[in-house]
Amino acid sequence: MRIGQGFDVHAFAEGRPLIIGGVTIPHARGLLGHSDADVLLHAVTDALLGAAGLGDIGRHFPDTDPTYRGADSRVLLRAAFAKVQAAGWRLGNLDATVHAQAPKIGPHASAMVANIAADLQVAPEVINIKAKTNEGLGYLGRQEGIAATVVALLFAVDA
Ligand SMILES: Nc1ccn([C@@H]2O[C@H](COP(=O)(O)O)[C@@H](O)[C@H]2O)c(=O)n1
Ligand SMILES: C[C@@]1(CO)OP(=O)(O)OP(=O)(O)OC[C@H]1O
Repeated sequence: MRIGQGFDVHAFAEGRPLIIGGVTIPHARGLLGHSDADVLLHAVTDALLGAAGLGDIGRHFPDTDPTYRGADSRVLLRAAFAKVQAAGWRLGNLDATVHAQAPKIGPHASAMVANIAADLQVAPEVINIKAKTNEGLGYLGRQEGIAATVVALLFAVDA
């Protein structure tokens, strides 16, 4: 059994869609990134890679590689999880927090869970998504960006 943690943050930018957990959320601004900037899926990917001892998202999908410009982070998540599975691991559970002063994440959480569960080939009950404002404090509170933190537990397939 191994645990992994993931963290990511992306800055808000004008003229970008806001995509979190594979869900496009109506909002005045989106997140800036080389890919679609799905902050939650990037943290999920890092938690899984970390638990498996496979490094991080930037090692597998460098932001200097034009291949990943505008990439769908669900595609990256599935590719990363395939490597985790190939290394002999299966997902026990995954728990995430989206740190966003705005917008509200709660109304979209079940759709995010469904996307992540589908990509990781698990039941929705295996995935939990929470959200917190930053109580107006700091760069998150000033709505300069959105962050996500994730923990994931993996079990060896042959254990
Ligand atoms: N972006 C967010 C932030 C929070 N929520 C929900 O509101 C609850 C209270 O959040 P506080 O930061 O004020 O403690 C939180 O537990 C979430 O259910 C949300 O949906 N979206
Ligand atoms: C996903 C990648 C690759 O397109 O780019 P970004 O969208 O900038 O995301 P980040 O979380 O900074 O790091 C991983 C990158 O390699």
